[in-house]
Amino acid sequence: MLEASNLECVRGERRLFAGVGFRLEAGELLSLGGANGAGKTSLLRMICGLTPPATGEIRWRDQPTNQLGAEFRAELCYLGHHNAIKEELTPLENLLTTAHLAGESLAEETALDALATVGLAGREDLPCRYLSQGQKRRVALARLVHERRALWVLDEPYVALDVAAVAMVAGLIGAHLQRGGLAVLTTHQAVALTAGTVRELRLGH
Ligand SMILES: Nc1ncnc2c1ncn2[C@@H]1O[C@H](COP(=O)(O)OP(=O)(O)OP(=O)(O)O)[C@@H](O)[C@H]1O
Repeated sequence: MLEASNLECVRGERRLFAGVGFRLEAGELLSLGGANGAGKTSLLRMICGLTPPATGEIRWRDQPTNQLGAEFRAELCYLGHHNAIKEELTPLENLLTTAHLAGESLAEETALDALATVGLAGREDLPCRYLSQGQKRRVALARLVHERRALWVLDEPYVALDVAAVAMVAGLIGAHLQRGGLAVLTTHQAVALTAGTVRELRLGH
């Protein structure tokens, strides 16, 4: 369903990787590893169509993603390394605003349920600047609770999370895979899922 072949990534003067390929089916997770600077975030950006590969091709449902454009983006959920939340807004306002900007309707009740699931019950109405780093990461991750797009691309989703929150996010990813979704993530730690198949790809040496 998601297939990459012979990908080459050049940033500035440097070639970060070449000859990278993988194939991912429904219910599978690709866990990207590698040293700092190996090109993991760059590869995620390539998958999302934000950075074109120097050579190679990425295909979604057997079609090149650069030809699919909006059709592909409609099936994609990208969660970047930065939380992309507004500090002056509350967790609830952040969720509602993000959904609104994406052209999606999100009921307040659904947003509150997502915040409770990620352990932020009681913090829904506090401006995000008063939250800890882990709590801010949880706000960003709350959108995964009700996310039903087929392909999740997650840049270091576990960063700043405590043990319980890592297990909670792994549970959300596992449920997504069980529904037939696909996921690609970068991480510096082992991924233990309750469901789905984990494939590993390590960039660099
Ligand atoms: N626009 C750019 N121009 C030049 N170099 C860049 C650009 N973007 C990224 N790089 C460089 O590419 C390399 C890989 O960056 P990338 O963020 O993909 O690595 P990473 O494997 O995700 O690292 P980390 O584990 O530290 O998050 C880094 O050395 C970075 O400085």
